[in-house]
Amino acid sequence: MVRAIEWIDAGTESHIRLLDQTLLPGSETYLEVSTVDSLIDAIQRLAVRGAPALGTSGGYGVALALHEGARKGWTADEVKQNIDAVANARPTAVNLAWGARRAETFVAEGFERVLEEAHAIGLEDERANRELSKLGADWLLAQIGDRPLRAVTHCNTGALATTAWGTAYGILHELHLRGRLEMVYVDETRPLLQGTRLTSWELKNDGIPHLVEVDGAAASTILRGLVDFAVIGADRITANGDTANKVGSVALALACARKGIPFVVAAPYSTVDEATTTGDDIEIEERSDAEVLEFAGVRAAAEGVRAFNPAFDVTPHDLISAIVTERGVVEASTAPQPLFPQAS
Ligand SMILES: CSC[C@@H](O)[C@@H](O)C(=O)COP(=O)(O)O
Repeated sequence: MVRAIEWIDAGTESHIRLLDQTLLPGSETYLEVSTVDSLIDAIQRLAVRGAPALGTSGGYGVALALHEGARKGWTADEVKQNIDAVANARPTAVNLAWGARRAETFVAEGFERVLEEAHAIGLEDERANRELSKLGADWLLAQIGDRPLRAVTHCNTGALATTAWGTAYGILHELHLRGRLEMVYVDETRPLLQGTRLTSWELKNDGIPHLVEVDGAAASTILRGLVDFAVIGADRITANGDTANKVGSVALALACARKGIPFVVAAPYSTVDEATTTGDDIEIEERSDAEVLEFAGVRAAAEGVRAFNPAFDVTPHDLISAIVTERGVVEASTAPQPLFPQAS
């Protein structure tokens, strides 16, 4: 299985190795990241992306800040500023700041302890993804019946987007291994094509039958009865179950509600933000005009035209049939509010 993010132990040369996802599927190129600035650049360019992978990046980012700080003689304040910069590199996926703040707790105990915590974040993520994939597959088969299923998914939620295995993708993979998955419709995922470039690459490598469709086809695919369910990942799930994910996700939810088929959100519990009450309070990242107005680096829109480029949307909890985490399946539309009460 592909590893999107790894810590390379090499003494004074220790660093983070990232698979550069901007170059997939054409080239499997690894970035050797040894400074906080280059990690932030990789996060903002989406060389590393996907909420759980960002969580692990946050953890390793703190280790990197200590490592670079020791080399360059940073003060404690400078180390702290660099940790904050990693935590804030992208705003919507809660995992990034969560991972950074979790590892930061151990700064006073030194680099080795921070690195140990960052490794733990990654290991827990893989375990969570494997567990939630089984739970999600069980739930879907119980709901829909024990027959080959057809699915639609949006963006990329596989090993590339996580430390390993995947979330929504993990459920699809699990159904495939059980011989219960007939076809996956993969939304291309404008504007950066995570579906076309990344999800279809992973599905192809895993031998899972799929078709890539333009994002605008998804609602009609659902209404025409071509799929039995939709499954997506999440960047942030608030206390009431509202879910931020890649822009375009809410269209799938609306179509599934109209058609009466399950719309499932899958994420490790690290994506649940108990401190945020509803989706209205989620900061939605807005990205550059060029991503929308250019096609393969060539301007497609007339000069002077501006874009609106939110990277995420929020699906209200009442449109979500189930939220699957490693802790279990919550049927979001019927469960009491808040779904995920703040830990006391
Ligand atoms: C398991 S990944 C879940 C989400 O992070 C994923 O669906 C998504 O929206 C990723 O957006 P991206 O902008 O590629 O980081």
